[in-house]
Amino acid sequence: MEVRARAPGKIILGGEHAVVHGSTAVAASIDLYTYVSLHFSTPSDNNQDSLKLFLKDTSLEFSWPISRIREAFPDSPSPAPASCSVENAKSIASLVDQLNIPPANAQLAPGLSAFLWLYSSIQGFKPATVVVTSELPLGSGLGSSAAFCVALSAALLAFNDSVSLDLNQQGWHSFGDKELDLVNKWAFEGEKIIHGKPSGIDNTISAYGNVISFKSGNLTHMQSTVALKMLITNTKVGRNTKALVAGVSERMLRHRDAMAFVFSAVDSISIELTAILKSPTPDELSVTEKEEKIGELMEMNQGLLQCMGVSHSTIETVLRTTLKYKLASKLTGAGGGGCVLTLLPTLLSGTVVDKVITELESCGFQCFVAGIGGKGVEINFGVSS
Ligand SMILES: Nc1ncnc2c1ncn2[C@@H]1O[C@H](COP(=O)(O)OP(=O)(O)O)[C@@H](O)[C@H]1O
Ligand SMILES: C[C@@](O)(CCOP(=O)(O)O)CC(=O)O
Ligand SMILES: [Mg+2]
Repeated sequence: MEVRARAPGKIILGGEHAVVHGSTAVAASIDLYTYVSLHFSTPSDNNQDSLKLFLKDTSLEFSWPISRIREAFPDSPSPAPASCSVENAKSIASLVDQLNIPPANAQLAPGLSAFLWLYSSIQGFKPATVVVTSELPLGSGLGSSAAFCVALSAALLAFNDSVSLDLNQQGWHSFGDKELDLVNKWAFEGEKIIHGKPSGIDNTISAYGNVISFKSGNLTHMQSTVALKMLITNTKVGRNTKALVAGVSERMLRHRDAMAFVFSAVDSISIELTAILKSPTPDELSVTEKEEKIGELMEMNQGLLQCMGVSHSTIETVLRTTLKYKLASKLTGAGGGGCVLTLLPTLLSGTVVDKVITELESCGFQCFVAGIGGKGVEINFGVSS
């Protein structure tokens, strides 16, 4: 029995961090995916007594005896999405500690904890092999943590009794609404382990895809009337979402009133972005007018992210470079390094795009243009594709 699941990464057009504190945010899926394949052991397999995890991108392999997992989570599996208790977190920590993760890969530990929680909660104690690969750079603001949790939850739920799926369907296909909701809820529990206090926007956009407006756990799907083209620049400066989110909360506690105004300004920006993306073209605004407004709102949002303390010298270098070409940019995701978005207007010449990319890459950054607003999580029961 084998299933593959793939879940996309995301960009945030407006509202990161503020969304954790109740502001509106606007996100879109991108066509870079995390893939999870799950193979339950059969009597003919060698692996009868362990749970194995292969992280292909880092060439790391981890294994836990099923008996240890049974000992650690005596109440598994759980009938409904459940948060990891303090008691369970201790059990997970001891299972992860015994792995001797190479120091250079220490940042994988929260991902491994989320894996153990989701696996044991959804599937209990079945021996299996799970293989993970990702097209997303990890810890760069493109939502790799959420894509990992969504793809993993989808693969784990595919064979669950509570989920009805046609196992004979060929190729990649989507879940029904009820199943998608379940995948999203479980993935949120995984994100909590990795992020500490996630808003839920990353797992939601990875599960549902498309473009969404999100506020306090509620999403509004958007039929965007603008085909946005974004240059994504990876500064390659590693950072950790959990620490950055905690830093903003601490600043909020130090300057409550000022930060409330900052979050409220971000809320207004996201509401305006939503209205522009949804408004019919060309009746109300031309594409060029829309792009100008979106660019301006992105710049305003970036200023507010600086107020929150999540910019970085490399992000500022990207902003300065793209501004020379009159292009608007903002960080995406948690900031502190990671990726920056630059809006590429429809009428911008290819020569200018090439020049910007050359200049950014000469600073040591990596640039690419991703497809925006595609499908969310999908599964495939075919063994290879
Ligand atoms: N493919 C993966 N395999 C294992 N862990 C992953 C994977 N993708 C993400 N993670 C976990 O998520 C962490 C990155 O999450 P985060 O700091 O939120 O950044 P982002 O979500 O922007 O990539 C990684 O350090 C790791 O713990
Ligand atoms: C900063 C935040 O708004 C987005 C974090 O995204 P990422 O993990 O950096 O891709 C946190 C959240 O909404 O949970
Ligand atoms: Mg993340």
